[in-house]
Amino acid sequence: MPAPRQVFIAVIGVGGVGKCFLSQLSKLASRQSQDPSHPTYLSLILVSRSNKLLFSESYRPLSLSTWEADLDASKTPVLDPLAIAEYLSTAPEKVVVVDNTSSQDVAENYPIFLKKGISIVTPNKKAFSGTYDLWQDIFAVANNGQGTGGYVFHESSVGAGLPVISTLRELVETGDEVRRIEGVFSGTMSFLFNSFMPVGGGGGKFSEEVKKAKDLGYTEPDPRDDLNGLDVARKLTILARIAGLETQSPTSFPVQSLIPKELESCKSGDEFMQKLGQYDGDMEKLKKEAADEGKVVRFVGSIDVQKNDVKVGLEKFDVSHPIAALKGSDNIISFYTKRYGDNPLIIQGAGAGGDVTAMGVTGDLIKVLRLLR
Ligand SMILES: NC(=O)C1=CN([C@@H]2O[C@H](COP(=O)(O)OP(=O)(O)OC[C@H]3O[C@@H](n4cnc5c(N)ncnc54)[C@H](OP(=O)(O)O)[C@@H]3O)[C@@H](O)[C@H]2O)C=CC1
Ligand SMILES: N[C@@H](CC=O)C(=O)O
Ligand code: NA
Repeated sequence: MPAPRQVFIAVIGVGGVGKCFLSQLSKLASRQSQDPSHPTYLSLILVSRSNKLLFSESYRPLSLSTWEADLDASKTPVLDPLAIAEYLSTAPEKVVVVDNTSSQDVAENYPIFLKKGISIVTPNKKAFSGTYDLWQDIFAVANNGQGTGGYVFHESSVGAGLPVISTLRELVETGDEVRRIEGVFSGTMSFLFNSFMPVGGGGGKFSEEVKKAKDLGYTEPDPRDDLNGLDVARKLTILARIAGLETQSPTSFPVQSLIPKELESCKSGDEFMQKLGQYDGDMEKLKKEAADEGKVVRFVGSIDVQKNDVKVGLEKFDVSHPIAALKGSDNIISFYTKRYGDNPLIIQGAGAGGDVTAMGVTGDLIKVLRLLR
């Protein structure tokens, strides 16, 4: 039996998702180490947050049980993504970077990591929904694209751990014709409207529900990125590109923002959160208008692949509609394709939260490990 192959793991970003990922990684590494026939074993060699970094100069594994205290205690100056790529490129075995940030800067350096043979798994949407040039650069070098570099997987960038990206890729790669994709693509928006405007009436104040969504770990680091519709627009940009459209950016199609005009100039997310309650009346008005028609309002998105038409915003739904009946942070995504005809392939379940998002990331890591064997 050949000796198991060591694979080095570098984790950038240890917030809500990053912490859950490290806990899943620890269990995965322990399961692999107890199985002598397993072809790989995992060694953590770098972990970082925005203002802290810990790495192993000698590539000896860092502890997967004390990483948090070790990172807190670290006096090592933070490195920019280029310097991290430089350090990782000299590692004696294959490396997988796990980007659990929402950083544009880290995302824009993916082609450099990939060119150096370093693989990437990530829930970060920024690279795949940034410029179309960046999208092309990434898949021109990636080994699971047209190149010979590292592998890149980003299942959790749409629908958290739900198998949305892998399903769409399989529909496309097996030759189905994807005609329309539609649904609820935001865990935060789903939670907000399900709890602020539930079927049957009642519900809390909109601003208080936003605070709850943030505390539950559903929102982006700055909740304005959810409320301005851009997080959903990023997800639709990613899906549209996989479906074959050359969608240029998340702002190249109509996106409805829920940020009150007067709060567009807020300097920080904290200032925004403090003032949002002053505008609860606007949302109550929206709720009443829909209720008077026997409907509820939900935040949805759609891609008409045939017409190259993408849009994001509020729509009213009959209370009997499956979108009206969603619970918690659930996403629902319907793929209308030639094969599936009038009855779409539907994926539904939690679309935000640390553990379910980390599951998609850990699942992607397992896919990379199989390819690296
Ligand atoms: N939360 C969810 O339900 C979902 C999240 N995602 C995506 O997952 C990613 C992480 O989300 P989440 O964990 O909720 O966000 P958090 O804000 O909780 O965590 C982000 C982490 O990234 C770190 N960070 C930010 N910039 C840098 C940088 N340049 N270098 C190193 N570290 C950095 C932060 O550092 P510090 O600790 O110092 O602030 C923090 O540890 C995002 O891209 C998000 O869109 C995707 C699907 C669902
Ligand atoms: N903020 C996002 C997190 C997942 O992508 C959401 O609420 O859906
Ligand atoms: Na997903």
